[in-house]
Amino acid sequence: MKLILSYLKHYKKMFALNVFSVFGFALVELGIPTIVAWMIDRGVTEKDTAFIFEMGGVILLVSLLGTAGTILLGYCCSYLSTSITRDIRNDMFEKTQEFSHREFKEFGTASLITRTTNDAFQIQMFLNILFRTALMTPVMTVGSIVLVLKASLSLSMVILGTIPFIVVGVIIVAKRSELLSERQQSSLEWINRISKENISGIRVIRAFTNDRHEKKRFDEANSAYMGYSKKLFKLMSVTQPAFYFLMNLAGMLIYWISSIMIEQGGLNIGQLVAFMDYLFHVMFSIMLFCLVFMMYPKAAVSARRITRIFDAVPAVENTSGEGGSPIRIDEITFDHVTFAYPDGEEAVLTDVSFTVKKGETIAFIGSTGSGKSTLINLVPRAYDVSGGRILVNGTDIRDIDLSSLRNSIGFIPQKALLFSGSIADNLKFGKEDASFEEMEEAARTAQAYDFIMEKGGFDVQITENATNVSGGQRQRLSIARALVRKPEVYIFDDSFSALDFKTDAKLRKELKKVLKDAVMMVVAQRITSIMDADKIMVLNEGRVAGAGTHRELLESCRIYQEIAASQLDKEELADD
Ligand SMILES: Nc1ncnc2c1ncn2[C@@H]1O[C@H](COP(=O)(O)OP(=O)(O)OP(=O)(O)O)[C@@H](O)[C@H]1O
Repeated sequence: MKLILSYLKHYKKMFALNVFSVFGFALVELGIPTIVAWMIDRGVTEKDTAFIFEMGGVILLVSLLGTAGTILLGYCCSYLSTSITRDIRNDMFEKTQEFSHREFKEFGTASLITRTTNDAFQIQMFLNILFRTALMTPVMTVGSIVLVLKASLSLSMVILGTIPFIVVGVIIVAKRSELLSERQQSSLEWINRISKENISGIRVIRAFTNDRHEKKRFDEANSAYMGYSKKLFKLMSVTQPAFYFLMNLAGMLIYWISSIMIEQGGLNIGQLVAFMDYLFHVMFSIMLFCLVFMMYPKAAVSARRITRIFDAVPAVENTSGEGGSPIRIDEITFDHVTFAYPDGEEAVLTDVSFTVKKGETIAFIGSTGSGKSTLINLVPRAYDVSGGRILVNGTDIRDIDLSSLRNSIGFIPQKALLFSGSIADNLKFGKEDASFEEMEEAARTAQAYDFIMEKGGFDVQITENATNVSGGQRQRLSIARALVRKPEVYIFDDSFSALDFKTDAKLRKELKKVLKDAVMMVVAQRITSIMDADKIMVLNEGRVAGAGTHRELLESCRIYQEIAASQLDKEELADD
């Protein structure tokens, strides 16, 4: 409710219109039975045809007003529920943009998608019913009860007697449905997770002929979802007939009591007709209210799941909050940096120190799992250091505006990710207003120009999952994307691994020319990709095992010698 109220305040006028239409609707609905009672008691009983016609006209007018009110009510409800849900979805999306890797890992991709889509949809459904009935129900119930009491006190007792049964029933149903809804949402998340893994990993699954196992896994999740949904439907399908049964029972009792009263002259037919109409309204209003009440637990579960996203405090905080325009970077220093992942016990990096200046290239090499990717991810603050400091021009990066810092960095990840859209759209991702010449220059440096032309130019569309470009082409496009931006710092995370040796060498030669005024940080597995670097850091189990140029390390660092011996032939080693 808190979540809904916080959004509702942006739609005060529409909400006021909603309230107005509810009152109009109630007035009409409750007014007609009273007019019908007059018509019967005076018009029919006293055979006053003129009065009947007169009242018929009033009923027509009131009905027209009622229809207009109902249409207006429908419009307000739809507007409010869809607008609020849109705002919630937008805010959720915006909030997830602030998330660091830690929060993404904590929530999981499937869960974030389920929360943005399904949970938001549950809220929308609830809001639609809420705005339609939550206001109407109290108005109608109170109005009907007053009129019922006025019509006949003894008959009213029958209605009032059924209300406690309804209330107890609703509470039981609501409690049970909350638990089931929570489980239903979690199993939907499970389905989404498996679907996502299967769609993105279909090649691996087929290569390992694991289709049957995956089908079984999906079936388990799907059956669990079906199980909880079935229980929820069952609960709802028992509730409605039980409610109608109560209503019919009350109706039967009223007819019985009223027949005695009419016989004794304590009630006339018109009053009975009006009374039955009011009874219908009381019961109908309570039923609608029950519907809101029964939908509430499901929506409350979704609202809680959404609120958890809003309440998450990103592990990487933007303390400065200024601007966002790139900053000049002359020097990056790692000052005794230690880092452990939030869910990891041991440090992945320990006491790492180095400085790299503008125009220099620093490379990182080491066995898999030695911490290379972790180290370079600390520069754009994917995570914050656990100990020590990372300095940019002498300032701790935690004191620099996060978007300014990130806007100054061109990050080329290990797994080149392209977005659906044209090649130009992808290249402009880092610089919206990049000119054609800038894109062309970047593509040429990244050795991507020729294949872009072969494919039909910059307007060629990248398909979903970039299946129409090879792994090496994808890497070159992601390098070109970073180059278009002309950032102050380039970070290459093993970004040359899918390139053949010739293209790798050509690309590095071109990069050297273009990047002479930038800081370049390169992670590589191949020694040939980094042997020209100004400084090479050898990492071993998160510690610096050696630092220096290729030549220096060949002489002084045992681990580097071993890597070199496994990759370079004797001649190449001798040349060095
Ligand atoms: N998101 C993460 N959460 C927890 N631990 C992680 C995470 N990412 C990496 N690690 C762990 O940190 C260690 C270093 O991983 P990292 O990817 O930095 O190594 P790397 O040297 O880049 O390896 P590779 O050459 O195989 O890419 C590994 O033990 C890895 O399991």
